[in-house]
Amino acid sequence: MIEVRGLTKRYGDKTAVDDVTFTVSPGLVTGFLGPNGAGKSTTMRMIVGLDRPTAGTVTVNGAPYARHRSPLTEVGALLDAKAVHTGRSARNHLRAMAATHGIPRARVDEVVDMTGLASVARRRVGGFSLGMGQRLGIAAALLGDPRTLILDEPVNGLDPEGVLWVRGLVRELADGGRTVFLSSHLMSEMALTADHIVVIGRGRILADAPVSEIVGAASGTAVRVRSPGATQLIPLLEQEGATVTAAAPDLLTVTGVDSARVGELASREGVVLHELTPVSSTLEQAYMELTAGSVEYHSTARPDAGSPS
Ligand SMILES: Nc1ncnc2c1ncn2[C@@H]1O[C@H](COP(=O)(O)OP(=O)(O)OP(=O)(O)O)[C@@H](O)[C@H]1O
Repeated sequence: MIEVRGLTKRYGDKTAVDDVTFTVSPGLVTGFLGPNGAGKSTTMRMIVGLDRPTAGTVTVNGAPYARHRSPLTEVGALLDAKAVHTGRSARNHLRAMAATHGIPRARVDEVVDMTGLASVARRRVGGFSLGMGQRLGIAAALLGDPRTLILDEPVNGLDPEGVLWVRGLVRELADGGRTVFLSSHLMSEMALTADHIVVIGRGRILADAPVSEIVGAASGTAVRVRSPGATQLIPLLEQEGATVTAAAPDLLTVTGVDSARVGELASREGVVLHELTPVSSTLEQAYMELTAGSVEYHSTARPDAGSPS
């Protein structure tokens, strides 16, 4: 279990993490989702004591990370897959870690097998691809057979088979009662992997809910209404509690009431409808909406992009 309470991190006048509170529970895969620069890595680094909070507290399995006598058996973390002595072989890297933490050598072979590294375990880590480096980082995180796992962007650089493997691995670990906390900037990936999602944007928590709830909210439908009497419809719909946006004088997007109700209201008032279409929003759209305004690095469109031809 990870308990984050009022956690804040400032770098000079930059607030990277802003009064964040959430709990990561055992037996679940919890996804930590947010755009680049949202504060995911900083939060994860504070959880494992690599960064000191400006304010707030965080405990892992009931105690601050640094207080654990044998931290590798409590918490396994993949934070920076490149932070490895590149001259060593993968197996020797893991053996050195095991030796300094009182972990039996046999466990090294187990995690090498679990992570699919057996055929490359004798190779120097310096020559590893990004995906192999990720697998090695995950092997290191698993070494102490910890109750809690923290993985920062674990699927980064993995091929589709590797992505599936991570998905299966974290599911198995959570089903075995472990606490699994993994970050990503991809909602689509998290929707398939996580049970619970915490969304962060510009250092603040934007959502903290079961995936089913987030998916349910995202697949809530809007209704597209095209009508020459659109302006007449707007106040009626708003009286019903709907939210209405007008993309054009005759085109409305309505949320909060279903298409049947829109049709009934239009009929009652004698307003002609040219179109009445339920439109479902995708999960990715919901995420974009949730994090809109908290994206730090916007891509700039080319001046000619999107101009009418
Ligand atoms: N050591 C540091 N000094 C100054 N600013 C920092 C430092 N570390 C992080 N930041 C800033 O804090 C904010 C949060 O960064 P962080 O790396 O935690 O985000 P992230 O969500 O992990 O992003 P990404 O997906 O890009 O890794 C960013 O604006 C970043 O520039």
